Amino acid sequence: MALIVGVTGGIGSGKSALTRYLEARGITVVDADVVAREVVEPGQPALAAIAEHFGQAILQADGTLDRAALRQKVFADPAQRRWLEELTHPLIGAAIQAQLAASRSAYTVLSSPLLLEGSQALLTELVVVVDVPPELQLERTMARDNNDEAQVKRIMAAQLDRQARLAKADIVIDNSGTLEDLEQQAEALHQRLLEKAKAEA
Ligand SMILES: CC(C)(COP(=O)(O)OP(=O)(O)OC[C@H]1O[C@@H](n2cnc3c(N)ncnc32)[C@H](O)[C@@H]1O)[C@@H](O)C(=O)NCCC(=O)NCCS
Ligand SMILES: Nc1ncnc2c1ncn2[C@@H]1O[C@H](COP(=O)(O)OP(=O)(O)OP(=O)(O)O)[C@@H](O)[C@H]1O
Repeated sequence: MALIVGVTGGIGSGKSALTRYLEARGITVVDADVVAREVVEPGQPALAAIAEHFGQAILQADGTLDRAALRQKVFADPAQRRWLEELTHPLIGAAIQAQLAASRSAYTVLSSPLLLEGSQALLTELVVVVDVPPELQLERTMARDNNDEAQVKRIMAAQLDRQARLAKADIVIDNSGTLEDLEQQAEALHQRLLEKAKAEA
């Protein structure tokens, strides 16, 4: 079995910044957030189910999902979030497995904000946690997205807390420094994972 490495971290922790670096070195990255978008594209049964449940107003004029509107609804109401997760997570899980199986790179990364919350970590041999203090998570997410502080805090509250996530880490990447600091750690991680993949081949 080829080496599959999980990368996780809370919203805005820097998972994408890390995996972009690995991808640029030829590593296949399966990104759960990207897969989550694919399963609700127009024409997919999950989008029709969402429109039926939340009403047609959850769609934009072009028929695509109004993600900002759905974000508002599901992070304000845990029952609605669970409904959405019960619909989408099995579809996301199946698509992730297919994409992992198709990978031919030296090792393969599964990047997911919810790697440790459900069963996705079972697909991985090693868990890498990208860690930043919650204040920095909040600051970087607000600078990136069109989300107010309360909204980002609600999303953070729907995820594992920092200590619980760190307790499940095999490797921790500290992203509280600059992007250059992150790249140095990314290169060291890449070399370590190449060695491990070679040893297991
Ligand atoms: C609610 C939705 C439509 C909001 O879309 P939006 O474009 O605003 O955000 P995006 O999908 O890019 O997610 C941004 C971040 O929010 C966090 N997040 C998303 N879904 C969840 C969730 N169910 N629980 C906790 N955090 C979540 C993650 O940190 C993620 O990286 C979308 O997040 C969604 O469909 N979520 C349910 C599917 C899911 O659980 N995806 C997470 C990967 S499996
Ligand atoms: N070390 C850093 N210094 C400054 N900015 C950073 C650093 N690392 C990441 N960022 C920025 O912080 C924001 C969040 O990073 P990124 O998008 O990689 O996080 P993520 O974990 O993938 O988030 P999400 O769970 O929301 O998908 C981005 O705008 C990114 O450019």
